[in-house]
Amino acid sequence: WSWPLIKLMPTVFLKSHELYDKITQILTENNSTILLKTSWFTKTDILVTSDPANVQHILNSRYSIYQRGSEFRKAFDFFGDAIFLKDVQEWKEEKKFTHAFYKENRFQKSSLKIIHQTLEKSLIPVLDHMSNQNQVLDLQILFNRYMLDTTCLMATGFDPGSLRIGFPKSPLLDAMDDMAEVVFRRHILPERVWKLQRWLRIGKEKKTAEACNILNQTIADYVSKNQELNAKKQENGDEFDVLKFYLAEATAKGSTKHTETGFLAANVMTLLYAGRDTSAALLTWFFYLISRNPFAENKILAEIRENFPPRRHFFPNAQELSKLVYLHCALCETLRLFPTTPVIIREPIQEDVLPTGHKVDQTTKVILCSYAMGRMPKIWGEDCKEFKPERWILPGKGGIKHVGSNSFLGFGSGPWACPGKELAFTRMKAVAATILHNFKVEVPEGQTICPGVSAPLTLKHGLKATVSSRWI
Ligand code: HEM
Repeated sequence: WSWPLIKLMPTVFLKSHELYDKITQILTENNSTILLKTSWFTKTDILVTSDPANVQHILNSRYSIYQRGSEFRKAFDFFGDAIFLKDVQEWKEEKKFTHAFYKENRFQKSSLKIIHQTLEKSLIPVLDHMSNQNQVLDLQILFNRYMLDTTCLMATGFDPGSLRIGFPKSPLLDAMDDMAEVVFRRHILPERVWKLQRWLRIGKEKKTAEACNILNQTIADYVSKNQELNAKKQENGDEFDVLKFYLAEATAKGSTKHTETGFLAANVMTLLYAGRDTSAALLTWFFYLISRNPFAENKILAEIRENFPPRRHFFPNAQELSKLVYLHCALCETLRLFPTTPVIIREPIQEDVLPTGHKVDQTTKVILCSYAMGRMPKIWGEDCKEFKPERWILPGKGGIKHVGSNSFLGFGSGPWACPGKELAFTRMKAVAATILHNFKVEVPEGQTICPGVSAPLTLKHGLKATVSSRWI
């Protein structure tokens, strides 16, 4: 395919909401892989694929020659020393330190505690208020605020307090939103264009500098408060958060690098970025899909009723959550249809030939399209566009069917895959089950529903809904 820049840009900007569907259609018609020869201006060819064999090759067998790459690093340059920007060797070494907390029992316990506290203190009061006032709310805004507060608490021990009645102005929240949009634009605009915008301080690039300052200041403030508390060994000694974990590990290992504010801030910012929008957007798509599929919604409600007490109940524990199999499947199905990371981008550092026979080299940008992959009839069958949580249930046994990550890319695949997957499911299930058990959620017809221009696959116009308490 020869696709000059001049044709590519209008497609991206004017029809951004159709972009992923268009790519899916093209990939379906072209045996799952296309190579776009772009113009002299970008000097980059683009290979787009949704072929499981290519995914296995790129993200697993030969992952060390397919790196996130220099363009990715530049797009995320405000993340400084963050682990996900490192090249493979350094990433492998850093990962042992940076990702160790995910497997800690203390992290899982404290995450569940934070989920409960924030449900009780912020999410439920906001929904009660909306229910009493008969007000329409935007579920995407609600979840964005909830996920920001819980992720920040897990990472730093501090609550930015963005989810409160009246949705107060939150500089941290605005900064995160601006940044997500800039990251997306930097991925689709040629580097020269966005760098020129940054130099001229125009467009969205102008906002980045401000957003960056706010983020860095807020996080540096949390880091220093956390360090102070740690130094004083105050009574909250049994509390766990990621900053505390890093500081304790660094002291035990005698590593000064890992106590530096730059390192700590970069990794907190990574958690806020990776842990907030992805989960908030997925929950919003989930509520949209169940509102259009009452059969699935009723099955989810029946399952919740079977496992929760017949009264107001905000504290689903780990055991209760593990019994919500159909809900888990419905979330997987949402992620299949609306993967909040719709593409995964890699740059080969040497020449290579893919299983589909396509040749790539250092001038090729490789795009693994999770969105298209979730809608490929040859992977999911002819009903691939339908929302059917049942497809995730093991026939006969009733458990959750395992689908290999080379066919279902929602959380990535191979060594770079998402380390927050378990936490993501726990939090999304707790929030979805608590809301559905306590409130009737109605999503009015007639809203324009389409993906927005942002790095995670959000809903461009949000999702308006009304809630009414089930237990009056
Ligand atoms: C629905 C929720 C989520 C989805 C769909 C999701 C998806 C993904 C995907 C696809 C990747 C791999 C990107 C690549 O290969 O380039 C990734 C990486 C990552 N995710 Fe998640 N994620 C979610 C939630 C979370 C949460 C809750 C956290 C932590 C609080 C988290 C932390 C990370 C980190 C740190 C990475 C980078 C890992 C590395 O490169 O070392 N994610 N995520």
